[in-house]
Amino acid sequence: MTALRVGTRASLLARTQSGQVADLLRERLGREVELVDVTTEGDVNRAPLASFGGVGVFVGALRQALLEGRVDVAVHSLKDLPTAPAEGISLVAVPPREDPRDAVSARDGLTLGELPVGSSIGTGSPRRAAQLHALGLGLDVRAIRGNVDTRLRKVTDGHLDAVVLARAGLARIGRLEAVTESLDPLQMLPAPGQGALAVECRTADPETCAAVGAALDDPATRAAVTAERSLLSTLEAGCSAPVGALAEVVEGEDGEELWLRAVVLSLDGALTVRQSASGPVSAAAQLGHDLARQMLEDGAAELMPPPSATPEHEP
Ligand SMILES: NCc1[nH]cc(CCC(=O)O)c1CC(=O)O
Repeated sequence: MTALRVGTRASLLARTQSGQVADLLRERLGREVELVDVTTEGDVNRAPLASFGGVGVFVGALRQALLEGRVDVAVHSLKDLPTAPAEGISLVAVPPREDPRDAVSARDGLTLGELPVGSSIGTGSPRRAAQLHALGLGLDVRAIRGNVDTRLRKVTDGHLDAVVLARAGLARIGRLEAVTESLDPLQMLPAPGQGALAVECRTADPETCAAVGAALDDPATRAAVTAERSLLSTLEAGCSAPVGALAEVVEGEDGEELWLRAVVLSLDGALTVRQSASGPVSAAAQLGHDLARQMLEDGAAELMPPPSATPEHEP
């Protein structure tokens, strides 16, 4: 049998994620597996993402390589995947999730609450910026982008007092030592899908779809991210609007159930709609959809910018 080709972007985070998936596939399928580089426009072009297609550019090139048969498996950060399904592509596995929380890396080991009023804090994500404003700490929230290393360096070189990043990204590239606080979801709900990976294959290659799915899929993580993404798609927020959501499988009175928490915020964090719901693990999509409908009734629709005004976004 020929080697299974796993496509990866060139960034350290992407390579690490794809490498871990490749290792698992080698071990569990007993097949030869090779990593194939696929460069995306998002890696090369440093202009604001929104000016050339948003986060979708990271995903598009890998999917293109999959459809053209240059690779057999594509690995993405799940939170970067658009909610709309892609023609000819199957989401075959959602592996066990990393810690989904957002993390602060601040000077002198400080936590958010210890940062003096007026401290500068960097993030490229409207969701993080809005939730930081909503905490009312008087922080000076600055827009930044760039890879994880570049963002951490803004603190170590003294340009910023702190940055907020996904803890999962730092864990995967071995930089957890930079974290000075992991944010409680009560203060900062992560992006839908944060901390989870998405493994895609060609729908026209059902053998690979089935084998990779059986080797890597984690049903609890899949249920959680299904609820979060169903909520997001019903909120019609795409990836770019300030929506935070976190679902977890918990032990309820009648066995396992899915617990979903969500927030929609105005960009300045002044107005928030916050809600939670729980339901059967088997009805994850319905849970997300219903909670979103309720949040829209509670006024979430009025908080969201029209699609044309969607802000630049680095999730
Ligand atoms: N778009 C950037 C991105 N996509 C996935 C991660 C981190 C890993 C994850 O959330 O799964 C990051 C970096 C960050 O948000 O700090």
